[in-house]
Amino acid sequence: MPSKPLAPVLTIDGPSGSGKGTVSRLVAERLGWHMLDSGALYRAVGYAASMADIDLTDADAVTRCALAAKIRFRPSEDGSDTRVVVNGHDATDEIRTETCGAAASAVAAIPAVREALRDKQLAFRKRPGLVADGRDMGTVIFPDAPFKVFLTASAAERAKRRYKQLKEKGLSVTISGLQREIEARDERDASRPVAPLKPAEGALLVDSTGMPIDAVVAKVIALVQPD
Ligand SMILES: Nc1ncnc2c1ncn2[C@@H]1O[C@H](COP(=O)(O)OP(=O)(O)OP(=O)(O)O)[C@@H](O)[C@H]1O
Ligand SMILES: Nc1ccn([C@H]2C[C@H](O)[C@@H](COP(=O)(O)O)O2)c(=O)n1
Repeated sequence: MPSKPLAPVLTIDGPSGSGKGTVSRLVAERLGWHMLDSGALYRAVGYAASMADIDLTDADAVTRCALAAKIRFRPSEDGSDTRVVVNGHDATDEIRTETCGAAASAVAAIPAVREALRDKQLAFRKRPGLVADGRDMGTVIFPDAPFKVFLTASAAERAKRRYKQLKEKGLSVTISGLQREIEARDERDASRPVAPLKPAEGALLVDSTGMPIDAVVAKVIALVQPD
């Protein structure tokens, strides 16, 4: 019997703060598709390893931690967002800090950690479709995806966006400090030998510098549903 065709996937890769999460969520809502925030998985491993006082350069210990970590996504009680539960603890807010972003970037450079998270990511591919956000969605995890986007913005613009986001949460940050952290993370993610941050072949390149969120969403929707 012929096997059922796999659900379609839209991959949205790009550097930190380019708007992948925001755009993926809005596009997934519009299409009625599932969503995978793959960065949250790496953040969860970085968080679990840090909680266990594991040296993030100890690849074997971090890999054991990644294999043992129980990471769960669940809707919040009022259904307005998705909670990330790591080893039974709701770590949604803790994993969003720049410190946890840097820890995620460090553990993500370990090939065995990426392997440990691979099947979890593939399991999100379900009908009617999946919007997958990350760094290697179109290059490594879903290379056969029919729709691929690489979303960027200048580092200065991304730092301003992150500044606004963190200030609204009452955190004490500076734009120049955030820009340095963003550039360091970009450099690490793009230069690692395994699954580096780069556009997938055939991806639609979208530079969102100075572009409103709605316009980015419209461009991405037009890729999936051309009229
Ligand atoms: N086109 C845009 N114009 C202005 N602000 C934007 C735009 N896109 C996203 N933002 C804002 O920038 C911030 C970062 O966006 P978001 O978290 O979606 O980025 P990201 O690429 O998923 O980042 P990360 O990879 O670090 O999780 C959010 O506050 C979001 O509202
Ligand atoms: N597919 C992915 C997703 C994320 N990472 C790493 C690299 C990022 O710096 C870090 C945090 O991701 P974010 O939440 O900012 O999207 O996780 C990766 O290597 N591959």
